[in-house]
Amino acid sequence: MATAPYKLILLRHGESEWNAKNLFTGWVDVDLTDKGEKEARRGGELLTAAGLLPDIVHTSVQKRAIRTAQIALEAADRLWIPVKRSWRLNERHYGALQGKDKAQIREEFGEEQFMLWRRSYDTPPPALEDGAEWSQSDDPRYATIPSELRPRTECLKDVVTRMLPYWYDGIVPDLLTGRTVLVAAHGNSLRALVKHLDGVSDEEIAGLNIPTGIPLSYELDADFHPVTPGGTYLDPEAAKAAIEAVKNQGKKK
Ligand SMILES: O=C(O)[C@@H](CO)OP(=O)(O)O
Repeated sequence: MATAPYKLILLRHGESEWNAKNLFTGWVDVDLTDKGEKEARRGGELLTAAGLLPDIVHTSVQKRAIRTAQIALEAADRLWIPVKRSWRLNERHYGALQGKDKAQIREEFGEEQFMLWRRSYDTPPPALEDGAEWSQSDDPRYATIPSELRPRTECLKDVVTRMLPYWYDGIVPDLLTGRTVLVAAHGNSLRALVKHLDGVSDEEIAGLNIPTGIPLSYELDADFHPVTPGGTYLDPEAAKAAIEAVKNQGKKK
């Protein structure tokens, strides 16, 4: 068997309306900005240029990831491939921070608490009550998830726990058939997946950020271990700059 039989591509959605406004987003279903649409198109062009054409796509159930996949696949002339979606690929539920301004929260609670909520592995923000303004408790797309499984807030550790069943039961079976799999999802659900794939420690994952719209390609060996740790961004220079921008969100401009 080849040493790297499996091809996986991770794609964070393009800039969203709330990325642009610097608001904590989580499960709030905001759309892409024009810039986000452009990033998604460029993502598809990068896939084409690299000859990395997905055979199947998995997305979250949030429109910024769904539309990013659609636009990227259109640019790569792959709109026809099968699509699977799962809430388990959703962005981290940001609890009571959803809808709040990142710079304001940083100012009000201080850098340490802000970063603890934003990037620590196991400290979730306060829970968001069902029925509150930015809650998804009445959203029909989650009606089939039992109440006790439905997040009201999540730390990254919680995202790893709810994402992994989908990795093993939804994505790995498609990789096993030899198909090139595209996963279009979110900053924190992809951090959870990268943590798992690369075996990143709980401490180190705090410093790992995923840029919007730039495909991250992984070749995986027979045990689903990355051949190149950290994978390969299809536009490494752009990725570097965009990673810095994500890191600095919440800082005053
Ligand atoms: O607000 C969010 O849902 C996420 C992603 O945009 O933000 P952060 O990078 O601060 O975790």
